[in-house]
Amino acid sequence: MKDAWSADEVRKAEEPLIAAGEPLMARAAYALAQAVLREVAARPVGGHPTRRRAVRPSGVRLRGSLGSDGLPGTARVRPGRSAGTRGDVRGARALLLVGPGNNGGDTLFAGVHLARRGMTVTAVLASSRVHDEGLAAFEAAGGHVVKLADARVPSVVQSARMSDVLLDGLVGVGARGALRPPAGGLVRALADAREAAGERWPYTVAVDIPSGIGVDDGVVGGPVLPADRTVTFGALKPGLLLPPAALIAGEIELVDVGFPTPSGSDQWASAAQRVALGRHSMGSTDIGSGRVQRMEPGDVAALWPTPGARDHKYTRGVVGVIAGTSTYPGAAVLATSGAVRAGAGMVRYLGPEAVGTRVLLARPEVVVAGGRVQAWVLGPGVTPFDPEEGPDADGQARRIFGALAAVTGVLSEDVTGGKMPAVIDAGALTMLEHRLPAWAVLTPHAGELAELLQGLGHEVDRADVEARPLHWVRTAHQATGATVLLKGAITVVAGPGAAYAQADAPAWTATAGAGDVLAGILGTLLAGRSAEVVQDETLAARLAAAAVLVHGRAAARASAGGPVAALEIAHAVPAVLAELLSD
Ligand SMILES: NC(=O)C1=CN([C@@H]2O[C@H](COP(=O)(O)OP(=O)(O)OC[C@H]3O[C@@H](n4cnc5c(N)ncnc54)[C@H](OP(=O)(O)O)[C@@H]3O)[C@@H](O)[C@H]2O)[C@@H](O)CC1
Ligand SMILES: [K+]
Repeated sequence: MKDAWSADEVRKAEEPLIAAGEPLMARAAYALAQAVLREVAARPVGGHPTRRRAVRPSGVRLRGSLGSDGLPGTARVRPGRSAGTRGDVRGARALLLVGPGNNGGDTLFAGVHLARRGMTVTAVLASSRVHDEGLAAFEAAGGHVVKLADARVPSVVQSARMSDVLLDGLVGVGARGALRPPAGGLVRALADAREAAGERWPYTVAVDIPSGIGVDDGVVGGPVLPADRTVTFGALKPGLLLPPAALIAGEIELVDVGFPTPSGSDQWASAAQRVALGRHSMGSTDIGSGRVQRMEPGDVAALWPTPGARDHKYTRGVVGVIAGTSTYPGAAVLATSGAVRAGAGMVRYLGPEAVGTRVLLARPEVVVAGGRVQAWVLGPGVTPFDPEEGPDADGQARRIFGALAAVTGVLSEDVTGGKMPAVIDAGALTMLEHRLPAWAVLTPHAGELAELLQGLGHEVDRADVEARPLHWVRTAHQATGATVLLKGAITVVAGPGAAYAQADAPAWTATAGAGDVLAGILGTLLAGRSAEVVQDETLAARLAAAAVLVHGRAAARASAGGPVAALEIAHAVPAVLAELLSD
């Protein structure tokens, strides 16, 4: 499990270490410099070869020469080392963007290491305040210093273009809100230039976080320079796992600076503590706190209901699927296929006869008849419910309302056979009338979540959900009581306790029907651990994150770098599970 620490948690962890004289900044700066040196050394003449050849003038470059404004790269220069030399960083150029706090301090001390290795290093000080010791050491090592106040932004941008590596050390965990001027203006100009330059842009390293992202929520509320790599210190930060910030943080490198080992959910707190923390975080004034985690492949085996010798189909879990209509029969095939391929003891299908026939043609294992189930999958391919029109001709809305009554406990246990976990997807999301338990998992995409929240009185549209996914997922969890899984390039899950941000699937997975398969996979997980899911209110979110991971890896396997069809994701699930469960 990857475990992200909020800015406050990082501060609490570092306080005693700093008081004990631990050289945290020196460790951070050294590791940062090593990451930069590794990258520069791996490239001929530094930087991306295509970028270097295309951008650099072929004429004369005097090593370390500066333009009239004190910035390198704005004057005509010539290569400072022979082209094609790998491993040698001398003469390569680093431009450091340096903010007023310790994040800037890390960056300056890293610049010291780079300068000592023979790189030409220039620091652009974005604020009148600066880490004094860092600056003194940097200057003593031969680093060049330019104040943003004295330089024109276009000159800095030009200098950045001509550099091999760019370090973004403007703000770290001390950041509050979007970047303010003048740093904000500089970053906006650099981000624009980077977009225009495409591949021909220096390798960009974010120091601790890309400056300007929401450390704790991953919000990108203003200018942010996308990074190729983020070197982060002590612990991952939620903003490095969560969209949209995680999509522009590049590769994440976690540096151990001596914090107590960041640990997974099962170690860092007992289930009871997690629930308590979850309740706290769902309080009326603060829905922004609480852990953010990422499930990893090694976590799946402990969660998956792997059968033993004494198991039979009923003990392994029966999934009931109410999906598809005569207009959209494919969703029924996909959801049942997802459930079967994920290893359900049995899959029942309830729906119009014609759709049931198609399900049987695709998956003869499915039982097209009612009976007892251990978890429901409700709504894939079912049209939204319109109260004025009433239940649809296919009868799916009527069936879903009945199943939802079992999930929410509106009907007595005698009638329904007990409390029942469920996946509530697509059309079923428009049929919620009662507060739900955490063992009901809503699986909307951003547009569906916005509509659900509008129905609950929130002014929010799809773009808002995409801009602040963690906030809105937690809001929906709080408002409905259900565990909420927001599908996207990075899928966010929130229930009582921790939230999960899963980035397992290739971009090809954004294809019709992929969500129906996910619903089926999750249905199998919930059915396999049905009794536990209704006992432990944190379990549904963990199972949901595991289902997303398996689905994403199945999509990657089916895709093999190319397009992927939804049914092929389902077909790839057994091989993915065989791999994950044998580890
Ligand atoms: N944890 C660890 O293990 C280690 C942590 N270390 C490092 O320390 C970093 C944290 O340092 P930090 O606390 O000094 O804060 P930092 O992020 O530099 O920024 C604060 C400054 O930025 C300013 N500022 C704030 N918001 C702004 C905005 N929107 N736009 C513009 N400016 C803004 C703010 O100004 P103010 O708002 O106060 O006027 C203040 O001056 C951490 O990220 C890591 O890199 C390592 O050294 C050692 C190991
Ligand atoms: K930064």
